[in-house]
Amino acid sequence: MTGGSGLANNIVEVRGIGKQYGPVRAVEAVDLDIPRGQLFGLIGHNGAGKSTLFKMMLGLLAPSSGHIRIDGEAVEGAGFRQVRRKIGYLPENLALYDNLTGLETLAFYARLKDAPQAQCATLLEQVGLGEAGRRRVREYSKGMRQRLGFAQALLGSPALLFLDEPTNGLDPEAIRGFYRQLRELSAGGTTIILTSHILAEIQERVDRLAIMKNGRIQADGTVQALRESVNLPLSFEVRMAPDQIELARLALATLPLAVAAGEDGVVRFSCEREMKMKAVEALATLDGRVLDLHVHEPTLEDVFFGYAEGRHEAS
Ligand SMILES: Nc1ncnc2c1ncn2[C@@H]1O[C@H](COP(=O)(O)OP(=O)(O)OP(=O)(O)O)[C@@H](O)[C@H]1O
Repeated sequence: MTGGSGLANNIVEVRGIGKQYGPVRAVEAVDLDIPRGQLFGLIGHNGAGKSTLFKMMLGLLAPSSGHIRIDGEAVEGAGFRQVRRKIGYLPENLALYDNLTGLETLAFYARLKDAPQAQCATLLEQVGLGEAGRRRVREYSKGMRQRLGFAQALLGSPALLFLDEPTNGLDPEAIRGFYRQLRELSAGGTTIILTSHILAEIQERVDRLAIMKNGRIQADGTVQALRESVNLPLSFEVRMAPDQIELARLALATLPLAVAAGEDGVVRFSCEREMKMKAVEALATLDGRVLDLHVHEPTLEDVFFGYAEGRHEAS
């Protein structure tokens, strides 16, 4: 692909994009630069605005405000037509004709996209539908439909892939295989943008994440950078004999912690990272009366909810 304005590294440039549906602000003031070859994950809960942003980047939906350039071409401009041919898209709900076989389905999309027919059988093999390609889509499971949709997105060997909830309906093994293929494509220079609300699934598998909430990008960076920027507290679970719970409270009373004790005999509190060793020392004074101790590190899920609760001031 060649950039119309000869620009550099970023294949996607989004500036101040917004979309209003009546009173609903689906997307608001989004800026995003995505370098070529990056595997980029867009995360958010239902209704966060991910699909709307996708559709605007694909030129399928006109923004209410802002500008988008893909490979240097404004999506609303005439030059985008050429660029569009090198984009693969797996929509959240791909329409499939039940009466066609998998192979016929791909052949149909290949004609629409002007992609080589010879690619169809190869792609079906690649997504694990080699045999099933001869069966009608009516007989396909949800996961098989999703694989077929992925094959459709790969027609024409696109330089840029948009995948909206691509692992929906895939089993864990299929998910592993799917990300392996994404890595290979990315290593070959394909830029991949995918959405998900399963944070645990994508956190170690993408180069970069953006977290979207209420139409805005709340955070953007590598998993490591996101964790570091939020500095979520550790959570402690201290199991005591039921009649010893007050002792634990007393031992921790000198520290500024909100301690809660459950009926299960477990004392729980969260603790800033810097205070971890002080908390451990306080518990050590209990002299063997602690039956069990767990310290939980924050996960990316916690990071996400940390943002959701406004712990982080979005830059
Ligand atoms: N055609 C439409 N008309 C009116 N409101 C819409 C339309 N499409 C989306 N919305 C609203 O815009 C907001 C963002 O929706 P969007 O589908 O982009 O979110 P999403 O992050 O993709 O969610 P999901 O994970 O559920 O797919 C929601 O409040 C939704 O109800």
